[in-house]
Amino acid sequence: MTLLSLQRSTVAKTLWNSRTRVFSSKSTGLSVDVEHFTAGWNNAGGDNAAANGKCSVQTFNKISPSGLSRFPESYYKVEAAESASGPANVLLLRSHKLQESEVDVTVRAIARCGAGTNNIPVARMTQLGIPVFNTPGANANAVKELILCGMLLGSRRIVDGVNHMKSLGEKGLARERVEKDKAMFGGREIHGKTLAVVGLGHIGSLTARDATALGMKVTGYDPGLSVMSALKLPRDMELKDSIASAVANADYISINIPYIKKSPQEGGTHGIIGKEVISHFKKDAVLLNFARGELVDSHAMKAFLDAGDGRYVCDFPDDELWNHPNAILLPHLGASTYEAEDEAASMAADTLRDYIEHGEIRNSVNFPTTALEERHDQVVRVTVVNENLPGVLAKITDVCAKAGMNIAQQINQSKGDIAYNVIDLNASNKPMDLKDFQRDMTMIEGVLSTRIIFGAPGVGFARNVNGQYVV
Ligand SMILES: NC(=O)C1=CN([C@@H]2O[C@H](COP(=O)(O)OP(=O)(O)OC[C@H]3O[C@@H](n4cnc5c(N)ncnc54)[C@H](O)[C@@H]3O)[C@@H](O)[C@H]2O)C=CC1
Ligand SMILES: O=C(O)C(=O)COP(=O)(O)O
Repeated sequence: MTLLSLQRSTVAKTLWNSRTRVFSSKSTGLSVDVEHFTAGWNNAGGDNAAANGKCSVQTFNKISPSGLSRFPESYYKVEAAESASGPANVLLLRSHKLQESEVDVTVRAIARCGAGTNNIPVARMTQLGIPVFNTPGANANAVKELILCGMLLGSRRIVDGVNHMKSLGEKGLARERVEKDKAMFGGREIHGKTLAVVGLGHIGSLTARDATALGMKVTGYDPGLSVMSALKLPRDMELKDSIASAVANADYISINIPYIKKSPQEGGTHGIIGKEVISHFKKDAVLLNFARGELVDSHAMKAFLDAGDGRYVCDFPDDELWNHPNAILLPHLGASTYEAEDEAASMAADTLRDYIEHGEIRNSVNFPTTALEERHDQVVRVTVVNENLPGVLAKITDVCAKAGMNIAQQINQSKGDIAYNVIDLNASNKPMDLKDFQRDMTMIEGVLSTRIIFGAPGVGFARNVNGQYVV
């Protein structure tokens, strides 16, 4: 049973008991008449849909307070999902593995404070018409610094040395043995060595640039290199046409690509660093994996570490390699700096507010980027999320025409299976009756949800749940 069918009974109970209210904009004197259009939040989920008449932002993981403070208390209530007082309207998370059952029918948007969204069921959220946002680049510097640290850890037996000093200290032998034992922990320098960077996005491009500054030669591979990333790359770096050719002859290899849960043959990245790619590694290569554990085939990596003098440095768990003498596994620390946590949470909050308050979409992994003109006081903005099917747009426009609505501007964008429309309606000074209009718009076959953006952030939301009007 899906989440929505599970929740339908709860929603149905509260579906029709909301009273029509008229929201008046103090600034314009306009009045807009829409059922559930009220700061009372009697919409999509019923009386408990939002605590104290505020947009309910619920968090998983510990999110930086400086990001959370971007939600004004007058309109938003921010609380931890596990102890929340009612259903959520917006979800904010880091690495929490989000389950579909945690996404209430009231949820309008989800933001990941970070880069990777493989912990979110994005394809399902797209089917439900829920945009998923991330924060591109917000934590890239933090990860890059840990990668540079990882190169040094993989070069100098620093971790083994620290552990050795602890054990000598416990025995009171540190002073006596410190000079003699250092021969056990010798290493090499990174200056003059070659680094291969697989994935030259926000993290990879910074890593390539700074490795060059440390005197390294850099090669790389990225079939989807963006112009913005290309501009950050060092001039003398060599771009290759495959992972295998990038890693051959490299002393250090950093992987900085997203995890996609399919094999590389099926277009995914699961186990992409497997036996074949590893067969091109130099015997003493250091693999730096600060992307995702599942990108590396643990068995193949173990065989590589067993056979030569290579190293594996990673910030994800690995059941095969955690105790290997040539592996250094850290907690998932890449993005755990004060700066990155603040930046990612702030970016996520701003992105969410722009969506909730203005209908704007940027940094979404499943919805089309939709940049909009500022909505002025005399405009009522209607947004429509629909399946990207032929004919739906015509029906949307038709509903506007039938309602006699004067359209000031209309934008239609699509991305994969989803389309997003923003329609600005010119409001006259007489009250606008948008109640039937929103119902007609929402119940078009293929439409998933609609919002009327006017007044308190997030109100005026309606959903088409398998042919049932949910407000
Ligand atoms: N350890 C940690 O704490 C963190 C880990 N990450 C991981 O790092 C990944 C990369 O992050 P960003 O650089 O910010 O993302 P990004 O989206 O800016 O860059 C990813 C790059 O990888 C490229 N790419 C995709 N598939 C590829 C393939 N098969 N071969 C070569 N290149 C490929 C893309 O074209 C893109 O340029 C994230 O998806 C996430 O999984 C990100 C932040 C923190
Ligand atoms: O941004 C990412 O993809 C990360 O892996 C960082 O995760 P975190 O925010 O530390 O849970």
